Amino acid sequence: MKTIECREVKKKYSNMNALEDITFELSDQKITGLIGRNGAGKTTLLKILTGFIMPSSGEVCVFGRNPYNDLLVSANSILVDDQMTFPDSLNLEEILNLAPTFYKKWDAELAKRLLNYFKINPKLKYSNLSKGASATFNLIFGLSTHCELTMLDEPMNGMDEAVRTDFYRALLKDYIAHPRSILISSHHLAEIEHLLEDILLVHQGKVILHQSLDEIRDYAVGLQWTTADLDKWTAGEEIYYSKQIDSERKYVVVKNTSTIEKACAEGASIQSLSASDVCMYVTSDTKEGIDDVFK
Ligand SMILES: Nc1ncnc2c1ncn2[C@@H]1O[C@H](COP(=O)(O)OP(=O)(O)OP(=O)(O)O)[C@@H](O)[C@H]1O
Repeated sequence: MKTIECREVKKKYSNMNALEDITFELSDQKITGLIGRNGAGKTTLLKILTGFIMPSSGEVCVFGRNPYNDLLVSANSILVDDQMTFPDSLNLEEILNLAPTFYKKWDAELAKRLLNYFKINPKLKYSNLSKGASATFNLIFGLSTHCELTMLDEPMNGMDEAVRTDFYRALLKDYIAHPRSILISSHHLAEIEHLLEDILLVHQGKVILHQSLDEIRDYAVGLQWTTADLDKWTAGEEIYYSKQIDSERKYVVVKNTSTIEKACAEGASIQSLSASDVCMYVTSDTKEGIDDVFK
């Protein structure tokens, strides 16, 4: 059974389309990066998968079921984000003690150790935590559920760099010990690249790439050559970024095709890109980036 199946999912908020066409499947236990620019639709998609909101149209199945208000999906999936709420009548320790009544794979030992490591006082109320501490608690809670589908929406927001680094390591170690499907949205792709096996790249409400990290890295390349040669070889190719270096030479980021391989064999100098760079260029709406503004 597939963990997630989305077919032509759309979500309309009054008169704007937050999701235009989301079609993808997730079946293996992997850590997948949900990547996209601001407003691409990542949070909307995660809320639909969690069953918090309904799509306007299309088909969504999580563990083979419609996730909207579904108890089985809720018990086996979790969304960690900055909108998590916990009852203020309980302190953190009491919240953690109650968790296994709902989450059958709850790892009480992990929750206790992480709380202790990050020096969060278990007697505090959730509403009294600082921004960074509440983000840390959210992630401790999310990891400790060991839910078969664990979704993290910008989970490191508000955490300082040292805590983020620790959490990346904790996430990886816990995933290796307890493999499951983890979908993580982040603006810091370069920072999480080492954790990911696959990337789901969303742009303007559509899935534009769903590939392994290596395939994403190979998807586009940077080329530097004389302007005349580059223009000749890249005519008809998909160019994501273009910059004139001097009067004779140019740099472009272009989709990696057999023509581009031939151009390299003819003398173009090639630069491989990180997955983070590829995602940035492929989702850019301007050819020269911020330089377009200052022309
Ligand atoms: N409740 C809502 N009502 C109206 N429009 C909304 C609502 N929630 C989201 N949107 C719009 O839907 C689009 C997608 O938003 P969403 O929050 O899903 O994007 P995102 O990729 O998570 O963005 P970011 O990276 O900035 O968090 C945006 O244009 C946003 O303004």
